Amino acid sequence: MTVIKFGTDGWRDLMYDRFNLPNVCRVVRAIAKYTKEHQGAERGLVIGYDARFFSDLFAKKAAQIAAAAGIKVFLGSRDFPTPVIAHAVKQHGAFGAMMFTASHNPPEYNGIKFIPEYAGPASLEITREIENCLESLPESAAADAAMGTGPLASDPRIQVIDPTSDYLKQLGELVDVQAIREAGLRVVVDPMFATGRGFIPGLLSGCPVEEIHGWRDPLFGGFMPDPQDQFLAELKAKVSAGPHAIGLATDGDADRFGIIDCDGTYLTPNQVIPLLMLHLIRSRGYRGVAARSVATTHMIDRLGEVYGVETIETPVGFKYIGELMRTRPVIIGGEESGGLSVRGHIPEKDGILAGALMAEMVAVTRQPLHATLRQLYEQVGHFLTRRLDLHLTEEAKGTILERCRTAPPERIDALAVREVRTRDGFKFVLEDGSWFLIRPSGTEALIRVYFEAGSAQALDNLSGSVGLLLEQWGKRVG
Ligand SMILES: O=P(O)(O)OC[C@H]1O[C@H](O)[C@H](O)[C@@H](O)[C@@H]1O
Repeated sequence: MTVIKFGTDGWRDLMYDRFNLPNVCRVVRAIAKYTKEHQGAERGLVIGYDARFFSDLFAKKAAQIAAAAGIKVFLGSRDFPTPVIAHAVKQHGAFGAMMFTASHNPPEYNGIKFIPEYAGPASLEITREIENCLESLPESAAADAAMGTGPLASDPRIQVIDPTSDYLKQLGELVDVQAIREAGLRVVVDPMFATGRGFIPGLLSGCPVEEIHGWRDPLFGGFMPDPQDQFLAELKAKVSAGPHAIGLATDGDADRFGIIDCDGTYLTPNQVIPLLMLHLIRSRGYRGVAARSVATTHMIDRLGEVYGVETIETPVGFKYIGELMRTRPVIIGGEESGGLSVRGHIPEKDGILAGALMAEMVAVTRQPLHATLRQLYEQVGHFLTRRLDLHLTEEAKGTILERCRTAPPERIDALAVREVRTRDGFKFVLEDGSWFLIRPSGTEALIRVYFEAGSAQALDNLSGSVGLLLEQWGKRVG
């Protein structure tokens, strides 16, 4: 029997290999078992899916299995973004949601995220319980797989839902759409051929918004639906050919954002999150807590010091930030991988909200993003970041992590290591405040190395020296 393990955010696998109908049926049955064990059958499960190949068919099969197990089902009427499905959990008072998506992964992947009643990523405890349910299941997957997908509408336990308007209403309460309209902001949106299509134009109706790649293509135009610099060439070209004020991209399930300045420059999430934090502090007068992952810029901490906002560092994974959002007065929580949420919203990252708030910031400040960024740097100093993703063998990964554990560096060039943090990977903070982090990814078969320093030169020196160190450890930085 295939061993299925949940990673940083749910289970993800190759569709032609492990993500097949029998395995999907087993995971669905495990979630159904977990739901019933926690008396969640009456409250029911929302079932959502992204725009990938077969996501809809897997979701319909899941609806059928859950309904047959006596669980009420709210099934999405089309593919919907993860934050929309998460919000629907709250809206319907459901026990949770099953979301079929492999997020920003390439087209050949698919996955399942379980979203509990609090409308954010499942905690480690919940994930473990579901994995335990999975292990204790009998070998009945074949029978499920043979069940067919049948006519769903006739099953009284399955209600087909379109959560769009409720979700857009919620965003309308968080974003000053009127300010964007009044500024006449020209926006280009790139949902990357995926399930985010139509959402930002829907929210910003009445504004001159142009959408590119706004149709479903499960091959994502031949790329990954990942709103990083290298995958946004057309959006950047379109925005800079303008005149446009901003470009907004979302990933495969629209929980991550990509932001393009009016001149076509890509802003990293490490720039976007502090910018939005500043905007929320200034425009809403928010004070409280900022939450960031261990891999995310310390510019957040510095900005927090200026405005009396406490910063809390979490392991990588929005589930940790979501947990803080449920227990502490978090005004913004974000990750360098491109996820954020803000006070008043669900504890789940939301690329649609992030983009709309950035547009609001441009509208309110009446200046391009690079001008606000310059002001931010003047206020808190420069923070430059870089990330390397190292595709290494399991053995090489093990060696690097072992060296971090047993023979950690005491200095990098002239700078002493002031602190080593080991909650997620190995984070080395140097005496001048610069840092680097070495950790295995929980979603991809690679090691990530993150760097931050106060100038371009310092960043080059740091990444060069750490690269040499990794080579000395017998590995090449690829
Ligand atoms: O660095 P990784 O373990 O691959 O995780 C990177 C990202 O993966 C998923 O998208 C999670 O939802 C994020 O919270 C996390 O930041």
